[in-house]
Amino acid sequence: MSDSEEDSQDKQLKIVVVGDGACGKTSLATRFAQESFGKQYKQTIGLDFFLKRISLPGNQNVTLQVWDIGGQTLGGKMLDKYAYGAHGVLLVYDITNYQSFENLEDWFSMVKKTNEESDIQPIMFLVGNKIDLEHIRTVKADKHQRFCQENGLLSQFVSAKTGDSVYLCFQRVAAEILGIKLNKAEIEQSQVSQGSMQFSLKRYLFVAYWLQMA
Ligand SMILES: Nc1nc2c(ncn2[C@@H]2O[C@H](COP(=O)(O)OP(=O)(O)OP(=O)(O)O)[C@@H](O)[C@H]2O)c(=O)[nH]1
Repeated sequence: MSDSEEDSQDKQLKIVVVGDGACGKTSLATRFAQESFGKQYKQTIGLDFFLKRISLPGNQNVTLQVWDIGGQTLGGKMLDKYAYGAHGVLLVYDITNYQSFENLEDWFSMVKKTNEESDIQPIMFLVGNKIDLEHIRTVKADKHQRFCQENGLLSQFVSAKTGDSVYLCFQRVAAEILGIKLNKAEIEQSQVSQGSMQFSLKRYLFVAYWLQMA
């Protein structure tokens, strides 16, 4: 069987990423799909779209369609069309921006309302982004956990900048949708995506160089 034939048999899952402007949705999607990160903020107008194939336990391949929805679309006409039929939803906020956490109520209500009449009820994750900025965190972890418990959401903290837990986040969503259990070893392996490995390697090289000079 050719690669393209194999690809066409992959399950495709629609993952919608929502949350306030500048909380890091595009960064999360590009870190996951392209293993890159840009410091400069470029507002998403409408919608961006990414595709990435991942492997799950049991040699199952699945293609994730990541719908990165611009933060300015909340309250707009197109939002329900973008979010309709999602298998998974990432409700993203910036842990250093309290307003972005508060506004999740609105994003959450919108996604729920949009999918009320859909056959698919999406799996939803609350995603606290920018954990590399832990020292200036304004949203306490217990607030995050309470929001998850009250609304039946799964929880994940990530950093699109370092790559910490980004791959894991998407892998967990896909596994939940398909009812696949990830074991501890798989979770630990996915926690360190390529981005954070590069970061650690740079740090290691720097320390090795410094020790040599000392
Ligand atoms: N320190 C840090 N900065 C981040 C992180 N993720 C994103 N950023 C920065 O935050 C800014 C906004 O990121 P975007 O990914 O464009 O945000 P967005 O949510 O897609 O914004 P909209 O397009 O307006 O909806 C950019 O300057 C990013 O470099 C992170 O994990 N850590």
